Amino acid sequence: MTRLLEIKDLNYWYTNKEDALYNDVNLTFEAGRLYAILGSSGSGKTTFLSLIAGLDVPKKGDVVYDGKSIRKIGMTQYRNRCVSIVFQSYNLLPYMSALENIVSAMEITHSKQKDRRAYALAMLEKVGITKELALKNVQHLSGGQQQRVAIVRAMCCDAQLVVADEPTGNLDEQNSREIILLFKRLAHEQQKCVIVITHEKDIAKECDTILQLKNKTFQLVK
Ligand SMILES: Nc1ncnc2c1ncn2[C@@H]1O[C@H](COP(=O)(O)OP(=O)(O)OP(=O)(O)O)[C@@H](O)[C@H]1O
Repeated sequence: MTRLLEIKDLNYWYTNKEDALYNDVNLTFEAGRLYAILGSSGSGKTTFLSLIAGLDVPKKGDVVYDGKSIRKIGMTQYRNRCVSIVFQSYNLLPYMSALENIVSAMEITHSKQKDRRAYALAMLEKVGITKELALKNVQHLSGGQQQRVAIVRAMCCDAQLVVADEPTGNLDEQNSREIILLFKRLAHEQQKCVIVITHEKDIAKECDTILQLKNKTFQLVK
């Protein structure tokens, strides 16, 4: 397995808070694996995600991607080329179709796919979004369908790291299960490193590795 992301001596605290959120955290995430991060509310899961996604910088320590500090890669370059984020609220552009949402993300991130439209349509079809649905304004799709579109957007971009913050938080049980299985395929079939933040134990069980954020550190549960 390829070591893709390394967290080295990570420390983080909000300047208006007395307590640090994490103390000297060291973790390794590999390509081709699906990870769950569990933790109680306020334990710092979303903050951790923003640090590994390059949306914020550690107070001490480093985030290393493919052997290189993300500060050295350049935060903008890292966010554009190396990482895709899937949000609980999907974050699709509301005035566009599913297809346009995906193709424009592929353009912004300089996807290597030659025929981006055909590739996006084929990937959408794989997750049950027909061409007819793909051409509709995304606001006309159900929550489960919108989350599939958001995941296909991550699949179609070349970034090898995919991070998701409570991606099933707005979905029913059946849709949640289908979405986590999609993430599994993304990790196993496309060799991506997928890190999912969730508070749902049933969702976490589907993952290859479970890390629990507790007492300012990450414990290996599975
Ligand atoms: N911008 C901020 N400024 C100051 N404190 C913050 C900020 N964002 C979050 N916090 C605090 O940091 C702690 C961790 O927040 P975070 O959102 O990372 O936790 P979480 O585990 O994702 O919680 P939840 O499961 O409820 O979303 C909380 O105590 C929160 O109030």
